Amino acid sequence: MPVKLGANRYGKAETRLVRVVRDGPVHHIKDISVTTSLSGDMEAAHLTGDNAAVLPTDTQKNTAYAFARRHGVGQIEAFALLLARHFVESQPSIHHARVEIDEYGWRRAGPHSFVREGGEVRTCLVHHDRDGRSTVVSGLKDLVVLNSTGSEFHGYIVDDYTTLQPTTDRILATAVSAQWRHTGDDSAYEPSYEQVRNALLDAFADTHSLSLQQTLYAMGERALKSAPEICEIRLAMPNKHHFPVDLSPFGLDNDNEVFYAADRPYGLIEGGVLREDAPDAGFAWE
Ligand SMILES: O=c1[nH]c(=O)c2[nH]c(=O)[nH]c2[nH]1
Repeated sequence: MPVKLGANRYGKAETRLVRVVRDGPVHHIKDISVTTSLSGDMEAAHLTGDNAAVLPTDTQKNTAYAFARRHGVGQIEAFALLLARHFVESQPSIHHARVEIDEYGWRRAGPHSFVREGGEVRTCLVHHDRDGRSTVVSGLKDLVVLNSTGSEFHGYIVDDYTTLQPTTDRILATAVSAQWRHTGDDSAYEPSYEQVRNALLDAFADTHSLSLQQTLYAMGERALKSAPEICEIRLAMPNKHHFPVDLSPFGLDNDNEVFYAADRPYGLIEGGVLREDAPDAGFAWE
């Protein structure tokens, strides 16, 4: 039975890198995790073990460290583009580079002291190919938010297995994962990130929710309206259920004041919002 090599890529996952910038006694830090994936002329490597076309994953890791020293680490999207273009443009056997970076935030606590931000992780996903095409997706994950009212859920299908009671006042809580696609590859990524993050939070806070699906769409729509440089956003939001505890055995009422914060299972609501005229995404999300 004849077989052939299918889609493949290889690289170094989660290279942890901290870059310190020394501005006299005042230091600045950038804390990132870099994942590189390369693809190209890899038939021989898989079929015969000939590694002539393989840029080792160890070298990919070293390049991230060397580039951090040589170029600094500014906006993660720009650093990812720098790496992706380097791999494709310096190695004829590499036709495509995918670079993913997560950035962990630190808050200043002194000239050279920092406290790790407990909040969200900033992310990016960049592709570059040998035809010179680049795509940039920015994002965030683990942005945990909660509305203690302003959320209803009713009017859903009721079948033989439905036990859920309709509610006109519940807690709505989620950990937002969002990724948004830039139309071009030269956005002002830092202000763009702030703009989109604020839009997501504002829409979460001021949308009177009839479902997490409706809130998701409102957040995506607000993000697109706030940031003209992006054309598509994808959101994944777990419904972190909060169930009112039955306190009647103790002779107590519970008017939406005491909740059991369930861990799992959780609803998982996922969806995208895009401009009607968004250009084709190509390999941007791969
Ligand atoms: O906002 C919600 N959407 C659902 O689809 C759903 N399903 C469910 O049980 N609770 C909820 N809440």
